[in-house]
Amino acid sequence: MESHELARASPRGLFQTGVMDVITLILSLVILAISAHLLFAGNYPNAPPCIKGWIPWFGVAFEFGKSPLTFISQARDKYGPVFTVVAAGKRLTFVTLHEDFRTFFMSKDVDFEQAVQEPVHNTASISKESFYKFHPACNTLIKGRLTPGNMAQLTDHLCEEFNDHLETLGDQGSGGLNELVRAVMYPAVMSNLLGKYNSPGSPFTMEQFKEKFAVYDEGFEYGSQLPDMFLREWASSKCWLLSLLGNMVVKAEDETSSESGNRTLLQHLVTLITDKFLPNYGLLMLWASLANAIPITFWAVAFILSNPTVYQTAMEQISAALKDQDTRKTKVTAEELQQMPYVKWCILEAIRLRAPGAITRRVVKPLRIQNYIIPPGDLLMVSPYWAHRNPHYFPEPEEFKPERWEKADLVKNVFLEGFVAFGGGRNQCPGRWYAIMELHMFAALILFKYDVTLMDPLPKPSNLHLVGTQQPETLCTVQYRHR
Ligand code: HEM
Repeated sequence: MESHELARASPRGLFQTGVMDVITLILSLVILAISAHLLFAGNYPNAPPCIKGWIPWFGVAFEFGKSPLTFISQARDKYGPVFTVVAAGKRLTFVTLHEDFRTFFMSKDVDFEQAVQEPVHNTASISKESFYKFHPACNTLIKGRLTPGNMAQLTDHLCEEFNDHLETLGDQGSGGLNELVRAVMYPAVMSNLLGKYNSPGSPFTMEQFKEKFAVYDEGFEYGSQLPDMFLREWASSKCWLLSLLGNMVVKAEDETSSESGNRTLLQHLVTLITDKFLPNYGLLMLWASLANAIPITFWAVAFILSNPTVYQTAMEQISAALKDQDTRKTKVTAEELQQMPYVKWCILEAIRLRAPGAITRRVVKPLRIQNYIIPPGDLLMVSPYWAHRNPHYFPEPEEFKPERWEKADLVKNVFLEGFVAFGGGRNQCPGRWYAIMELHMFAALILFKYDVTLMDPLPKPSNLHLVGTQQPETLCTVQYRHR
């Protein structure tokens, strides 16, 4: 546990052997890029204020990388609502006003695939051709499988999985809450979405899987920017996961004859992707389904436990809905989840407070925002984390206030105005209904089955990462006893 927490707190540890190589590469790229930099955006006099530091190409990469979330907020205060940050050869143009989010999500002059293709290549080794060929159909498939109406098909199996893995905690014990969440959710979600028989079977393999996936997830942001040769431990975890997914694909191919409604997402992908990168898409899917959901589950449970009034209200609803059920094999159905709206508000409030640091699109044609023209090639950025701290939409934004969700029409699947944790437009997170359902179920189950107590103060969120949701900065121990 502690080693994982420390690795989070010190991502530079990932570079270990490659520091000199990185410096040499950077210096060569700096020289090569100076002329390109001079031309870069030169034809757009109405471009937004640009923070580019004094080193061409490299820009303010160090200051930005040290604490991207703090940098964004300070830059907004100093330069106004639209500004460009030059970092390691990239121009990141941030839009911070809600009135401009529609343009970000809906404009035909920005593109999701062009923004993520290179990171996808670095993190999942999928070729450019394959990505442009299969990504749209992949997105449509996942969206179609994970609609709110299809959730009931997944809840029974997920509930069984959660029960089984929660029972492995034993009658009582203590440990890091983050590690506990991972131990239960990694295997349960993997089995639920990608297939039971495809999950690593033996406890040894599952331990290895957890270890490899944690390294892969922790290094994902650096891995998305740098070639594998600079991140050796991370790259070897990626290879291990790809070979695991390769085996899972073989099994999924054998089982695709099962009825369409019962097929896992992996079995659906098998019928869609016809090139050699099929396991690589499986890895991307696995990462997308775990990377944001796991830390937010941690935060949701930690927020509930750290606030006695919230805990009491949540427990009253959970006890009323599950009544005198067996705490060893508790069955939570979609209907029972509906009887616990307050717990769902807690989940949405945790997602609001720990929303992804940034989401991105590539500008493909000159784009007007406020009085500026954003040049093609820029990466357009929105920070859901900061958007959710706008007091106009979320009064007392830093407070954990589940009641604010009472105003949202959740029966019609409408979120609160200003809530952008799942992005928007054509590429809005296709796993959002699944994410809300799994977090809701996990919180209800763990609190019903176990008496859990926080032994440490609620940690601060780490501000080291821009991609995805925030990790806890310090260890957060819990004690638990089976009810
Ligand atoms: C609380 C948990 C989650 C959060 C906060 C979250 C957030 C996001 C965001 C912000 C995006 C990018 C949207 C955009 O750029 O407009 C995204 C994409 C995606 N998410 Fe999620 N997500 C979560 C859970 C999940 C889960 C559980 C799954 C799978 C079951 C999933 C699958 C995906 C996929 C496949 C994409 C890529 C979509 C594409 O390629 O077009 N996510 N997510």
